[in-house]
Amino acid sequence: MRAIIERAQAYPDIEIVAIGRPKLDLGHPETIESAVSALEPDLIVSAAAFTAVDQAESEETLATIINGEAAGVLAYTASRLDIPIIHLSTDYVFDGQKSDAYTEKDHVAPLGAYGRSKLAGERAVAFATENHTILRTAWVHSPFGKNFLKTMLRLAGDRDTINVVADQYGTPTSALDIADAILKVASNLFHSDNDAMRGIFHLTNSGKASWADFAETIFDVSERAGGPCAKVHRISSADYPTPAKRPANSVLDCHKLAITHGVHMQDWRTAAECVVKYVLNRQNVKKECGE
Ligand SMILES: NC(=O)C1=CN([C@@H]2O[C@H](COP(=O)(O)OP(=O)(O)OC[C@H]3O[C@@H](n4cnc5c(N)ncnc54)[C@H](OP(=O)(O)O)[C@@H]3O)[C@@H](O)[C@H]2O)C=CC1
Ligand SMILES: Cc1cn([C@H]2C[C@H](O)[C@@H](COP(=O)(O)OP(=O)(O)O[C@H]3O[C@@H](C)C(=O)[C@@H](O)[C@H]3O)O2)c(=O)[nH]c1=O
Repeated sequence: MRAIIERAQAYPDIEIVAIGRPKLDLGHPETIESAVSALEPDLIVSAAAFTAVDQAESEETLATIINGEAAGVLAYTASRLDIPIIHLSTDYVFDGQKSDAYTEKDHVAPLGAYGRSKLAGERAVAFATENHTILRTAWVHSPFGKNFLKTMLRLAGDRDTINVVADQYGTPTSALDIADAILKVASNLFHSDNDAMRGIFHLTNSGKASWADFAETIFDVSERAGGPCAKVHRISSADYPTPAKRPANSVLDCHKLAITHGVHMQDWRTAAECVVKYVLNRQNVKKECGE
């Protein structure tokens, strides 16, 4: 959300109204319709979620209310207001068994509670309104909030070596690039009734990495910029037990989004470099990661 607000500054004709806790608690879906309708939006971006992947294993009921039921009520609200909804989903709807990149047509089979709850959300959104665009993204990093990139920089502050799994593949994706894509898709939905612009789309930076590759890139950039760095000890998932199982491969094929919405995403390393520099330098985001 912070990234969308940051990027929307380039669109003076767009007014973003962010609504979340405490005004709107998705854990109480019955409060959503009136709270959102009162804002009289022209489009809804549904980005809030229960994102604690491991915690979701022990709190699946709450995760399913927030990521599943509440997503459906938001979409139902959009339908009642006769406006489009853009809903964010995840690569963790896949089981990771495919060797190539996943397309939107591939079979979904989440490995854990978070993925199941997000899949429930996708289905609830599609059931509530045809006027939806679901954007499945992955491995999000950002100058804002908590994420893997910032965790690595923090851990490097007091460790020489960090163990990082090297057998899970995906695509690190900048929240700033996601925000730009959302703004472009929103503009397309405003200006076209084309059914092809609705449905499910994959949205990540381009390329492929393991979490260990991602960590090494973060430290390469950080070291060159005079920031913290650590040696990455590449380990297997078996050596990093977590409550939730993650997919071994969740690289997403983003051609459909490029062809239909004209969204072309940059390479993940370039995107990660600008976010690391932004985090280290605390400079104006436009200077490091300008549009
Ligand atoms: N992070 C990632 O790697 C990925 C994320 N996604 C999806 O992208 C979207 C954005 O994720 P991201 O920005 O990383 O998530 P964050 O965890 O950074 O932020 C989640 C947001 O949801 C809000 N939220 C959580 N619970 C509630 C609730 N009960 N009521 C109202 N608001 C709530 C949080 O509010 P508060 O500040 O009050 O806690 C926070 O603003 C989500 O739909 C997520 O599933 C998809 C793929 C990868
Ligand atoms: C912190 C850390 C994690 N890891 C591993 C654990 C895990 O397999 C992988 C990523 O760990 P994290 O817990 O940071 O990331 P995780 O919560 O799995 O990230 C996911 O979040 C949700 C919201 C999504 O939708 C996904 O696309 C994905 O981004 O890295 C290490 O190997 N070493 C470490 O020091």
